[in-house]
Amino acid sequence: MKILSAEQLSQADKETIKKQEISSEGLMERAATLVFNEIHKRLEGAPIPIKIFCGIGNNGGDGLVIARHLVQHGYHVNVYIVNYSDKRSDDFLSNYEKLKEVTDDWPEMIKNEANFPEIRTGDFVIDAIFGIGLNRPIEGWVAKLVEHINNSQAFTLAIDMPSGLFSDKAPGENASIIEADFTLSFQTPKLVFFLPATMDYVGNLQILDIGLDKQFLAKVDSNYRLINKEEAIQLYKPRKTNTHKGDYGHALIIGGSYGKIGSVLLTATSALRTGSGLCSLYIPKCGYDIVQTALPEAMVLTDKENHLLNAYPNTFDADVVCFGMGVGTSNKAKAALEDLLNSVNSPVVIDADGLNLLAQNKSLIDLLPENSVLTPHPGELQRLIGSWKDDFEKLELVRSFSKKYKIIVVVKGAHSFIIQGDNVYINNSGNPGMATAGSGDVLSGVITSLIGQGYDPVIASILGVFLHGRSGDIAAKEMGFEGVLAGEIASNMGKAIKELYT
Ligand SMILES: NC(=O)C1=CN([C@@H]2O[C@H](COP(=O)(O)OP(=O)(O)OC[C@H]3O[C@@H](n4cnc5c(N)ncnc54)[C@H](O)[C@@H]3O)[C@@H](O)[C@H]2O)[C@H](O)CC1
Ligand SMILES: [K+]
Repeated sequence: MKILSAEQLSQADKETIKKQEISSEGLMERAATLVFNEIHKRLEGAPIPIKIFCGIGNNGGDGLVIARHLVQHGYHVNVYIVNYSDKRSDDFLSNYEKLKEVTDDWPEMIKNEANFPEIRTGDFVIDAIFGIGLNRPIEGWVAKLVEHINNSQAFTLAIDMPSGLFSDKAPGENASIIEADFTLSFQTPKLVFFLPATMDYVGNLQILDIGLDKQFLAKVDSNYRLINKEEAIQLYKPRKTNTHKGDYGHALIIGGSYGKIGSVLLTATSALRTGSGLCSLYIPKCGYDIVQTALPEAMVLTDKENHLLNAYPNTFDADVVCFGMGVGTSNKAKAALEDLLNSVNSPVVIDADGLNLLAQNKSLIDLLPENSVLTPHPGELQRLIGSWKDDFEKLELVRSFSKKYKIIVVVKGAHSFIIQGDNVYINNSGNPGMATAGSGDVLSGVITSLIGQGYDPVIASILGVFLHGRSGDIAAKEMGFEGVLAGEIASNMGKAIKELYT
């Protein structure tokens, strides 16, 4: 699904009004009615006190439409106009009049702190103060109102966006932002919903298709895409019936050191579970028995060193190589990575200590074959590209890093970002149970396996991250978030793949 900017959404709005011969007020009625339907479906007429805070722009207009429908369905509604300026939008004004027609309880004006209503824990708050039109941080008494709502602990539903968030830029330090429990957003998700510093304000997210012009949405250009099952299934290549293991690639996993053989084992298990035809490991001698016993399906080559890797078996003919998990950052490990990068011509996957070695020896980055995949978590990323002031600067830094070295960067997080040049793919599968030791090793195995099976590295990264998340979701369903082990993310991979097409 494309992620659009506020400007693109306003454009879509205008195109729709023109093409569908609908008024802007009609579009607001359509959008806000969908919100009402969602609320009504869940509350089923319950006599909960509903407090709707409406700004004076079109987000506030949405709030007034929702209020009218709720009143007409017998809900207990109080409407508050957050009167932050005199410039009321036309659609706000007409819906203000329409609301007055259905109730004698006129909206209350909030013009300063003295007008704040009491909000109780059991209240249902609707935030319709600002939407995509926010163009500067919320200040003064309106900021205090946001704090008042946040302090109330009442369930809060944000319309289109939690007020205080900009759709396409960072909110800045100490910004006042509604901490929503649920956000119902119109037509497309907004980029800030997925960034680490702002995602928590959104709560649960649901996108409502408000019927904006399909043609416009299809042709509008966006560098940002959200990856759900609908996108992932299109990337998947089903297996043929008439086939053999040679069709699915030979993956070579290089890593491990004394005490960290488990990491490479997880990566290899995950590669095999993702469908690699063959999988070999190159590890220090101390891991030989462990791997052969735990994973008889894999082949094992050992370094001449006992506890650390010191070389790369450059006569080895693999379809894809993955390097780094558990390898450490010793000079010996550096020599092994250097050896590898001087020998390979096709894309490699580098993770964990492999990334730390690249960060410590920046000249090695130049040796990465085009379209290689790096899978850093935020700490590893910072070591590679330096620090950033906010998530948007981070995205810019990763983009230029990716362009400079012609590589793909998978920035791991609650929503992992797959970045290739200007294109950013945002993963929408997975759960907090996946924040566990070895989870990253499993991800490297999935991506490596898919590259070995002939997927283009960027596709392998997008699909791999999605499948990794789904597999984690399947594991968490059975084990609970706390109980998930990384090995279970690997072992459920077959189910995650099957689920794509069933
Ligand atoms: N395009 C769609 O998909 C539809 C959107 N709808 C809703 O409309 C809002 C956007 O409405 P808009 O009037 O453009 O902006 P806001 O209501 O978010 O803001 C109003 C107004 O406030 C001024 N302003 C901005 N920042 C501040 C500030 N910090 N302090 C004071 N005043 C500020 C500025 O002039 C804004 O224009 C969208 O989110 C949807 O909820 C439609 O209903 C359906 C179609
Ligand atoms: K809002």
